[in-house]
Amino acid sequence: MAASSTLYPIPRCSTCSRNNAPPIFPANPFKRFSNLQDRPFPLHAPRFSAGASQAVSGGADPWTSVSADEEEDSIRRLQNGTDVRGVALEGEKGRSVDLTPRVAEAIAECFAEWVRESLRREGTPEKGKVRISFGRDPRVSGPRLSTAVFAGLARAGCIVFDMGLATTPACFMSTVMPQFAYDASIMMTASHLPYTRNGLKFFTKKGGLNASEVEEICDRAARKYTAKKMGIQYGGSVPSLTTNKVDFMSAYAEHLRTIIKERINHPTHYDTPLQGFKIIVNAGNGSGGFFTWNVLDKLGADTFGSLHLEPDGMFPNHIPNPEDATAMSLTRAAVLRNEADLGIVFDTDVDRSGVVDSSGTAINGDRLIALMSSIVLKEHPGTTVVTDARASVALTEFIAARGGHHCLYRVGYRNVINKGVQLNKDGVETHLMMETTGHGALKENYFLDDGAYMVVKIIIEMVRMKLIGSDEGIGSLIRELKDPVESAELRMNILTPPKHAKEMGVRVVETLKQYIEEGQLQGWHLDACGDCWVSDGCLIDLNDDSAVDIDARMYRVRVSDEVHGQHGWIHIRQSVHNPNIAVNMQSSVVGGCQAIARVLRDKFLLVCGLEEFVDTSQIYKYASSG
Ligand SMILES: O=P(O)(O)OC[C@H]1O[C@H](O)[C@H](O)[C@@H](O)[C@@H]1O
Repeated sequence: MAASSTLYPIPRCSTCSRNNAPPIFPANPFKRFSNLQDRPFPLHAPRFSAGASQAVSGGADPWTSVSADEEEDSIRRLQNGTDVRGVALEGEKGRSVDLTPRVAEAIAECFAEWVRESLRREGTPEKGKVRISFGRDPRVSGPRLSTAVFAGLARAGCIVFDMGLATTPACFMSTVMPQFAYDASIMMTASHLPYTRNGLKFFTKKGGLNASEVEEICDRAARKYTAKKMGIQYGGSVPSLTTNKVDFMSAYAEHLRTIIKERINHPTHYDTPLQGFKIIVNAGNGSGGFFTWNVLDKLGADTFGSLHLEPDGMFPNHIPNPEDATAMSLTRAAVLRNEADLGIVFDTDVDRSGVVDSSGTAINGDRLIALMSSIVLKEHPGTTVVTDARASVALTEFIAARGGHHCLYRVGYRNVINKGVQLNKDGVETHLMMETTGHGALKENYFLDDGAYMVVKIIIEMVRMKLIGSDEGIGSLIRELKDPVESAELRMNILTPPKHAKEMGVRVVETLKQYIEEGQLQGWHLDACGDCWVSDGCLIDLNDDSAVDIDARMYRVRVSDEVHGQHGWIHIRQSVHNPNIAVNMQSSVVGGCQAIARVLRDKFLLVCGLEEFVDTSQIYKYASSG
C-alpha cells in the first residue's frame, strides 16, 4: 500500500482517557521519514489486474467493479502472516465472528483457483481435476466450517480428500508421500488460540504458502465474497459435493515409525526399539494424541500417565502450547510421577513441540533449539542453524562451541525457514531452522516445521545414548547452555481503528529505528549485518530488502551502558497476528531489562509524539516496577 494521505482519527487513550490531542499526522503520515517517503509499503497485495482476473474466471472480470467496503477489509485482515485466522464462534468480548462459513468457502475457492493457476504457470501437465486434501484440528467450529471449505473447493472444480482430524505437518506430507501426492492441502486450525478462533493453513508440494501469497488469496476472496453478496454472476453452478474420506494419519504415523526403527536399528528388537522407555505425551486435547497410540505404543514404549490425549475442541485443560506454563508444569509433574524418560508437549496442530527430560526440566524455547542443535551438529558438523532474533546470546555461544554457526533472523517461523532455504541455495549448508516458539524444521525433512518429527529426532538420540551405555538422558546434552540473567516480553496495543493498525505499527517501529540511528538513545545500536554465517551470530533485518517477503517490521538493538558495556538487547516488532507491538528484552545483568525499558519510555515513548496511538501501560509498569 502506498503511503496514504488519510488523516487518522485521534483515538481515546486507554490509560488516561485523553481524546482531544491535536492531530499529529501531517497529510502524508510518513513525510517526516526520508527513508519511508515515496516508498510503497508492501502491506497489501496490489489488486489483481483485469487480465489476471480473467485468467481466473476465463472471461470478463466482474470483481474489479466491486468497490471495497468494510466487510472486504475484514476478510483481508483475516490474513495473519502465513495463515488465515479469525473468530469463528461468538463468545469473545469486543470481537464478533469474522470467519463465517461463507467467508471460509470464498477463501477455499480462491485457494483452489490459485493452485490451478500456479500449476499452469509452472507448466505442470494437467491430469484432470486438481486434488486437494483437507485436515482439521478438533475445534468445535471445525465441522461446520469444513463443509463450507468443501463447497468452495468443489465450486472451483477440485477433488477433495478429507483426512478428518489431522496435524498441520501431515497435511503437507500428504502432498509429497507418493501414494497420496495431492496437488495441495488445507489445514483448518488456529494453533494455540482460544476455542472461539479458527483458521486455515495452505500447502503445495513446495511447502507452506508465504505471507504475500496468502494475502493475494484473501484479497481475491474478499472481492469474490462481495460479488457473490451483490448477486454478480462469476462462475458456473455449484457442482454436487463429494468428498473422499482418506486415512492419511495412519500412513503418516507409519512413516514416522519406520524412520525411528531404521535409524535406531536396534540390535535385539528392531520393531520395538522403544521397549523399556517410559514416555509421557501431553497433546493438550489437540490433534497430537495419535503420536501416543499410533507411534510410541506400537514401537514398544510405555506411555502410561500421558495427558489430555482425547481431542476436545474446547481445550478444557490448558492451552495446547509448549510455551504455556501450565502445559509444561503438568507434563513435568507427570514425568516425575511416572519416572518417565521423556515428556512431550505438542501444540494443537502439532507443528510445534517441547519436551521435558527425565529430571523434570522443561526443554522449550532456546533450550529446545540448543538440544536440536547438539543433535544436528553431530550429524552435520559445522552446519548453520537459523533462529529468530529473540534467541539468547548464550545460545549463539552454545552453537559456536559445538562448531556450528548461528544466523539470527526475522521472527515468524516461515521467515526462519525461508532463510534456511535461501542459505542452502547460496551454498551455506544449513540443516536446522528453529523459532523460539517451538517451530523447528530440518533440511532432511522437506524444510517442514513438524513438531512430531522434531520429537522423533530427540527420541532416536535418547535411545542411541542408552545403547552406548549413557544413562544421563537428553537433558545432559544442553547442560552447558546458560539461561539469560533477565528476559522479558511486553506488548503495546495499537489504539487506531483496525484498518490503520498495520500502518501505525510500521510507523512506531520505524520511528524508533530513526531515533536509534540519530543516536538519541545512548548505548543503543541497531544489530544488522550482511553476512550470514559468522560464528558470533548475525542478523539480516533490513526490512526493506525487496528480495524478502516482509510481513512485519522488526529490529534488534544491542544495548550497552558505561558500567557493564554491552549487556543485552531489545527486539521490537509488529505482531504478526494482533494489532500490537511486541517488545522483547534480554540482559546479562540484574536490573538490565528494566533499565532498557526506562530508556524506551523516557527517550522514545515520552517524546516521539506517538504515545496517543499505542497503549504504553505495560512498558511504564515494567519500567517503574521494583
Ligand atoms: O506476532 P505474535 O503475536 O507474537 O505471534 C508471532 C508468532 O505467531 C505464531 O505463533 C507463529 O507460529 C510464530 O511463528 C510467530 O512467531
